[in-house]
Amino acid sequence: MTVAVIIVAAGRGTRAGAGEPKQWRMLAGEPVLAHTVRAFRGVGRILVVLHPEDMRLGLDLFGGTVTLVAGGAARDASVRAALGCLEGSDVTRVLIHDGARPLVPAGVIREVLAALDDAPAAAPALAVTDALWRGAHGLVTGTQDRSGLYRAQTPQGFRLPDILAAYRAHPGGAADDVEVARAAGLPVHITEGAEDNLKITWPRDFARAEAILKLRKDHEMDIRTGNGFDVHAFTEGDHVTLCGVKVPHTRGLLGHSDADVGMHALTDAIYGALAEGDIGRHFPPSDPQWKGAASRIFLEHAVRLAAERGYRISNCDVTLICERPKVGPHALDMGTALAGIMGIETGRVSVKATTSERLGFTGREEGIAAIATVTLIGE
Ligand SMILES: Nc1ccn([C@@H]2O[C@H](COP(=O)(O)OP(=O)(O)OP(=O)(O)O)[C@@H](O)[C@H]2O)c(=O)n1
Ligand SMILES: C[C@](O)(CO)[C@H](O)COP(=O)(O)O
Repeated sequence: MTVAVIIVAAGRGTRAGAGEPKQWRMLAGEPVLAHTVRAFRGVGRILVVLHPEDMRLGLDLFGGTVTLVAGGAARDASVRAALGCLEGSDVTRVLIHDGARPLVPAGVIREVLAALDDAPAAAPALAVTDALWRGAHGLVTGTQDRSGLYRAQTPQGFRLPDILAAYRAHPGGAADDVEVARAAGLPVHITEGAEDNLKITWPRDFARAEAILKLRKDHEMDIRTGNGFDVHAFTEGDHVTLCGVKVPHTRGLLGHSDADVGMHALTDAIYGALAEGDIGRHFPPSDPQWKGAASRIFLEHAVRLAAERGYRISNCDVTLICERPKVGPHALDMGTALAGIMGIETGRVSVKATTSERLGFTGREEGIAAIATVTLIGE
């Protein structure tokens, strides 16, 4: 299946107000048409139909990434010009879309294409939900049954030979491609349209489109994951500090700071998610000022760095690996301590432990290892 996308943008946008035609006006920092074309990248070969006077603008904006076609005096003439370029090609399906509908959601495009597996023509639409009136001179003159009425959208999709034949047989003057297809007797399947898929027609539509784009940006999630791993050897002592909690033990942990292996793994996980190296990069062991330091200083720094970059910690999971001391009885206190330092709810912090079945250095009780995973969310 080879798909072609025809984007018609040769109109003058007279209803959208004075100034340059609407498809060249800026929307969230880019011409309207740039948004429209982007929505179809990866769908198929793209043909953009432009007013003959706008060909230079098209070349500057798209270079050779799309085929530019000179349009006609009405929408249907512009579509005809592009269809003419596809005659004899290997294209099997064609989507015809208004350049003035820059916010078409991917799902709308997908549904139209999928419907063409079983139908010769398909197009998105929204059922009319408001009551309909007839009116004149500011007065309601009658009502109109809304049942079975739809608001037509684009892209309108067809099998290429069918729509070529339909346009050849049509006298001209159709409002859209569905009208041409129906005149040729093609059944047109209705797919679900979207309110976001508005056609910029009037000056107020720019503000609507900007608001939709802003909402989409607000909902874009930047999610980052990081992991950390640390090991500290046992030494002489009567306690270990794990995830901020002092746990009595027959040995201590050897380290430049307080050797809180769990908190170090967690701190490294945060640095990792930020692509900011590890604790050693921010607190070099060669620097005497960190000798015996409480590891919360490191964790606080990593959390602050995340906040400065616009991230909050969604959750973290720390696993301590040792035979002894037994972590279970302290795990809740450890979670509470970490949550307090990070300023998040305890339900977002997990601390658990495992043995290594007496295997390896942790099994021989030479030291404690810890791994941690963290998820950061951009705000
Ligand atoms: N001769 C034309 C007329 C329209 N179109 C395109 O068809 C789409 C839908 O048309 P419409 O919204 O009516 O655009 P305009 O004709 O530009 O607007 P107006 O009627 O307000 O002048 C637009 O992307 C428009 O650029 C086209 O390619 N060639
Ligand atoms: C094709 C179309 O977008 C379907 O809604 C519409 O018919 C073209 O725009 P116009 O405002 O009717 O000129």
